[in-house]
Amino acid sequence: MRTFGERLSDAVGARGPLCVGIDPHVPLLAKWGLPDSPEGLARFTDAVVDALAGSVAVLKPQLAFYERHGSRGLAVLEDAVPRARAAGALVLLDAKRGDIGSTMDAYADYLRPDHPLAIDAMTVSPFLGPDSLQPAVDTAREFGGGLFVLARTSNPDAGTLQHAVVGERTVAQAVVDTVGGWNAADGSGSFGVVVGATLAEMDVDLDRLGGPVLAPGLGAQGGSVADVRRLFGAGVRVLPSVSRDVLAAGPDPAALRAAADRWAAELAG
Ligand SMILES: O=C(O)c1cc(=O)[nH]c(=O)n1[C@@H]1O[C@H](COP(=O)(O)O)[C@@H](O)[C@H]1O
Repeated sequence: MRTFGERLSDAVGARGPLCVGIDPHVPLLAKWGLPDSPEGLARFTDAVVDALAGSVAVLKPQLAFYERHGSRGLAVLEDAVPRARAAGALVLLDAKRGDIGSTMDAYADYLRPDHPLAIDAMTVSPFLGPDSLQPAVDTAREFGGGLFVLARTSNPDAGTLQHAVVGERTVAQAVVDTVGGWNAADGSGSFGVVVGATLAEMDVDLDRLGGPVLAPGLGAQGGSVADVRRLFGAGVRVLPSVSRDVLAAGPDPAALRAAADRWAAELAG
């Protein structure tokens, strides 16, 4: 079995590091001429998958926009995720789950191949304590999945909690160090952190992470490729992530591809 870290390396090597988020906001549905309904959601999602799953390394559906349509919204994802993976994209479910360990074990089932969604990796929240995430780490190891743990997020007031000092480290650094420990233990590089591309300055040390960094915030939140370069050193595997800025180019598939290609080309340049 190949680990998520290995599969991510291959995907980034072949396709570049760009991650495109699938965030079907109501204003975007309207801009695309689609209704705010499960049908509209399906047409939006299918269009993004058809346009981009054959070319970008990672697609990141935002679960919130599917859950708001209940079971019919989840059915849209259950249909789209296998097609995205079959076209060669890794699917990172943006779920931001976190709970006591015994419940976390159930959330981690998203990573099992027999789950109706069966994704490659998911975002998780560490704020119940590092040990609470251990069941998800175990499931990821068992099935070759990946986790991205919120460490230093892109929202403006993220530092309010993430800069709090515990012992001699910030909370954000404690998260990064915990995830680095998981990677050091198995060498898989399957465990990543989330660090926004919007930070004024890099205030966590990623040197011993040993895994990928998801860097959301490009475009709509003001982050740029220059910010990605400024914040992250060459030794870090960064997945710059953009949602609305690419999605706003739809529904024309060629325009969606062109928007993603522009970011990919700028990142490669
Ligand atoms: O985990 C995430 O992906 C995430 C973490 C973070 O710190 N900031 C952040 O914006 N995100 C997600 O990334 C996406 C950003 O969307 P855009 O601002 O439209 O590019 C949303 O789905 C957010 O929930």
